[in-house]
Amino acid sequence: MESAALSPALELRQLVKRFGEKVAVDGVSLTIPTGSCYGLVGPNGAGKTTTLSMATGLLRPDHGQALICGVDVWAQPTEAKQLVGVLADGVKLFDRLTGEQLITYNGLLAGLDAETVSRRCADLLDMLELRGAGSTLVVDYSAGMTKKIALACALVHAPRLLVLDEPFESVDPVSAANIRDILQGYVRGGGTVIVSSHSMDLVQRMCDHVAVVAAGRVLAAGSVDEVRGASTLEERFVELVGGRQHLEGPTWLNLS
Ligand SMILES: Nc1ncnc2c1ncn2[C@@H]1O[C@H](COP(=O)(O)OP(=O)(O)OP(=O)(O)O)[C@@H](O)[C@H]1O
Repeated sequence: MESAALSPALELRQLVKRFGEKVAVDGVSLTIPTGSCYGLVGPNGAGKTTTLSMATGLLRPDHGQALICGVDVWAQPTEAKQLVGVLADGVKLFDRLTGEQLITYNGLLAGLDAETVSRRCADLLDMLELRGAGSTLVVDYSAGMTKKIALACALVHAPRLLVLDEPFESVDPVSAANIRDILQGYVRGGGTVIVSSHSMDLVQRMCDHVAVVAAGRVLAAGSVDEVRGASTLEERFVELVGGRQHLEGPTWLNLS
């Protein structure tokens, strides 16, 4: 194991993942410095979810290595999982539990004692404005509430690194701003966030670093200012990823 104090919060070394003929991730290497808020952007199908799944122990890479604070995710999965909180995209929660039960389950699973879990559960429900929904089954939550309870579960063991795949999808603007504040507070307190998003505006405002991926490869990575140069992040993204086409659509959709 490398020294945790000197290691980046997350280091991806030449990750590769194939699904049959399809190369979803094609040699991704990234260094996420401790204390950064790191955005991961790319078009649909770029390989963001696959990369983050390999980085967090959800999907075994065909090649390469992922290290969380110097701990190899695939060689020492138990140690690595103590260090990371994950909000995965599309992974089913145990939604026959109430919000409170789900956070408690995750806290106990992470090895916290019952009293600590109970205290943190109350804090998280307050912080994410879910206090009134603590005893409601998660299956009855809205999409945005489900994202928020998943974030609470990712935070309960106070991880060093938070990996968030599309955390703002379906979340209303006020809740999104509140989540952003919570994440910024977490980073100020020494935590590290890596977040995938399709909102360039959000990444530009919230993140200090960004990587642009397409077709399973890193096209650009560094501080947001380095990557965007004199353009906005959105302009730079479009430039890197291949530009927009001006499609008018089929004639049958022209109703005039
Ligand atoms: N389990 C799987 N089986 C087969 N192909 C897969 C699987 N998971 C992902 N892929 C393929 O790998 C590629 C990368 O998918 P991935 O979900 O990582 O992209 P993404 O950047 O997260 O996309 P989006 O922004 O649309 O969520 C896509 O072409 C996808 O179809």
